[in-house]
Amino acid sequence: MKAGLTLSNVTIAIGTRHLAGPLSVHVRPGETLSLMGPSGSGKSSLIAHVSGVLDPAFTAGGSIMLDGAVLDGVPVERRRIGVLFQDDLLFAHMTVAENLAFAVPRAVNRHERWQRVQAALHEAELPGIAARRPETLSGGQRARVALMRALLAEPRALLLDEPFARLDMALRERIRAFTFATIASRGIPALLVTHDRKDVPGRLMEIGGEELV
Ligand SMILES: Nc1ncnc2c1ncn2[C@@H]1O[C@H](COP(=O)(O)OP(=O)(O)OP(=O)(O)O)[C@@H](O)[C@H]1O
Repeated sequence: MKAGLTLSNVTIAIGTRHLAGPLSVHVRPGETLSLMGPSGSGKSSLIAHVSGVLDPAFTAGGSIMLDGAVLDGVPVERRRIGVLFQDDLLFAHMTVAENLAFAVPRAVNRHERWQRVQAALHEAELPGIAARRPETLSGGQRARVALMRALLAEPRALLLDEPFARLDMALRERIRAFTFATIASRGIPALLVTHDRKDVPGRLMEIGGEELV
């Protein structure tokens, strides 16, 4: 079994218009591989495709494997791939703790669920905000809660679609570092889509398939 996320000749098209790829790359466990490309080049569509929710208006080619198993045709709920967007999509009507608890797999009992939530808040250095609503948090706190919520779902891979774009410069630096370090320590493969070279922590590819670093 080859651990990690493998894209083999992945392409995205809409009608007769070719958008992205052919993209072939292996993302190792703990690695964050970056993808860059101009606006409209199919970055978000590629993320949607890997996560299993590509709009049927698009067509995808090639093949994707995760930890040695083919993902093509596997429904979204069975893929166990986490996605973070520019908008953190925290549930406004729930507290921080409820947002986090919601992500923990159903099979985990109540006591263990809350222990995991506490551990996540501790890891993200977010003491004392468990009972707050997302709207009362700073941008950096929200970003860390969103990352922790994604990880509590025990994803086998993480997809990041410009998750730092809304953070101001000072925060961006810290949240980026925290995000990449957390991904590395969990040992899950991650794909980062961005248009800012400063976001890039390691290997970088162009959405068309060319390796840039
Ligand atoms: N229903 C549709 N019909 C035709 N074209 C579409 C449709 N939906 C999206 N597109 C086009 O598909 C292309 C890919 O969009 P996508 O959002 O994946 O690109 P992107 O690289 O993520 O862009 P951005 O950097 O602006 O977010 C865009 O050029 C868009 O105009």
